[in-house]
Amino acid sequence: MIVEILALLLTLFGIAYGIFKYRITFWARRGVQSETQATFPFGNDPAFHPDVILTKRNAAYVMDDLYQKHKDKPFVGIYGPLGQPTIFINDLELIKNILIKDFEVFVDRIGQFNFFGGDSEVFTDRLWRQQLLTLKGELWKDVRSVFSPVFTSGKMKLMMHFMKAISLNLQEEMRQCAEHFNPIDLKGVFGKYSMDTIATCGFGVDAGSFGSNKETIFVKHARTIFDRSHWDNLMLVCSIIPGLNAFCKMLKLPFFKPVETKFFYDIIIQTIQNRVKTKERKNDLVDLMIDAIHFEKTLKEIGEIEAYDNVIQSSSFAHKIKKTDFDETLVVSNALLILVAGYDTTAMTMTYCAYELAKSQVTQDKLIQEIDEVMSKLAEDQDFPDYNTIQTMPYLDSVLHETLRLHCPIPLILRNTAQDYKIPGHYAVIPKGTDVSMLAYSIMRDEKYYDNPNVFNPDNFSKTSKEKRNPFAYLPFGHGPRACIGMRFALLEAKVGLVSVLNKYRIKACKDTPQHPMRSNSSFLGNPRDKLWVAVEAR
Ligand code: HEM
Repeated sequence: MIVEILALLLTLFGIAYGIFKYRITFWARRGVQSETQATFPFGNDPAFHPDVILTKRNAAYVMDDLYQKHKDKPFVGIYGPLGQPTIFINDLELIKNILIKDFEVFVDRIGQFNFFGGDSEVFTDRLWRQQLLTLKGELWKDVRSVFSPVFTSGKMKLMMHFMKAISLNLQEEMRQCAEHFNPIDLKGVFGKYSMDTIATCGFGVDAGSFGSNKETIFVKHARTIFDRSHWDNLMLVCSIIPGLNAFCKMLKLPFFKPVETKFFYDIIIQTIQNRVKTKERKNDLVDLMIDAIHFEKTLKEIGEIEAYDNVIQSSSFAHKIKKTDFDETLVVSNALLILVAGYDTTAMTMTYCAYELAKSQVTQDKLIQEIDEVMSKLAEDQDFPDYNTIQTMPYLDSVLHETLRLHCPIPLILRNTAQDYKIPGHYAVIPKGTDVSMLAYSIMRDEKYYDNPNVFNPDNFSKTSKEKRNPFAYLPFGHGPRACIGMRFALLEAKVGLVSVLNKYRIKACKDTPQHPMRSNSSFLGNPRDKLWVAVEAR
């Protein structure tokens, strides 16, 4: 019997291996140059490289190895787990076509494989499937057009007074460090600022990050939602391997961060309930999103929302929500996304920006000079530049964009083909349903587009430099109709925070400031691996 089982297993393995070997000829059969070294069953997609799965290296570095090998080709075929074909696009004109000109073919960001919880029916996974990052086709278009007005510059003006108020806490933290000659951990302090800003602007919630040395539970959950533990990686692999996927679904195992998701779900739903009950209006993102979808119609079912909450993990819930109008789920899911998408990305941008300023006093002097000029021209009743003034500080803008170029939080831009796509000027066709990746991290460090690409140089974003360069060589927020919806919010938040700090303090390198910060091994994003310590001095 054992011999028969072994023979069966060996035969199955042989068949799977044979299919894999055949699948990884997919691109060659279509006349597309490809990366041929592929490990069974993982393929050669850097996102599934053993070093990434085992959290030994940040995904951006593994992707960059592949980019360096193939950067002279306009595009290169690669293979995901089980030989799933994917294509990397290096040519900037082709990137422009994909993100803008031929957008209708590339509306979707992901195909079958959903890195937020796969196709599990567990409530927290279902919640993640309703948000902009992973929504598809017409539903994505509807949701995006409903929520876009929430992020116009007019609405951002409304947000600025929240940001200013929170930046006073940031200043206070800097003051204490300066007074006691304590070095400061940049991600720690800007993480607090970013968390309180997004929690207040987003949901009128005080995350309480400042004023305590202990991390609040709110901050802890927001921080860990994008950290990938070995367990998370195991679940990621399970979500895409058919047999394992079915087994996990049978056990109702959640695929993506159930504890954190439930925590934020509770907060958001309570905020909404509270707004309805008290009729309070704060003009924050929740109010604007509620306005956007005319939420009133589902609010009368608020009693039902409370009931959902109590049965959140039970199977009856999954059945119940199907019968319900999806409106409130859309708001909660997207509010949840805004909270997590807005927190870490902006915090790490400010962190790296302050780090680079600490290392380059010349750059900091120039920025301080611009800030001083603006402050000296304020009207008598003003203590801070207004929205329009902040938007017209060219050097501040360049410093931030250079930070995003060198330390881009999200290393790649993803799309998936809705139909076969013939590559313009080439006979190759990218078949329907193929993942298409653009390696933002590597493109923005390519010497073809930036001189001395590994050196921090805000002049890369002077008017003349920008005019000379192809705009698609700059991709921290993506481009086109599916680019980052929160870009204006993130840039404004970072500008307000930096002006507030540098108006009073100077940041300097200290003995613990690392020379070459590395991206974290356990995050898919660009979080620094080690703490970035700097010294703070009153000006
Ligand atoms: C420095 C900070 C940030 C960076 C670098 C960043 C970067 C990105 C990138 C690269 C994308 C994918 C774009 C594409 O596929 O073309 C994206 C999408 C998105 N971002 Fe951001 N982001 C930041 C801050 C924010 C903030 C503050 C919010 C919300 C307030 C936000 C909300 C979103 C949403 C909802 C999407 C999905 C858009 C869609 O698919 O329609 N992001 N972001």
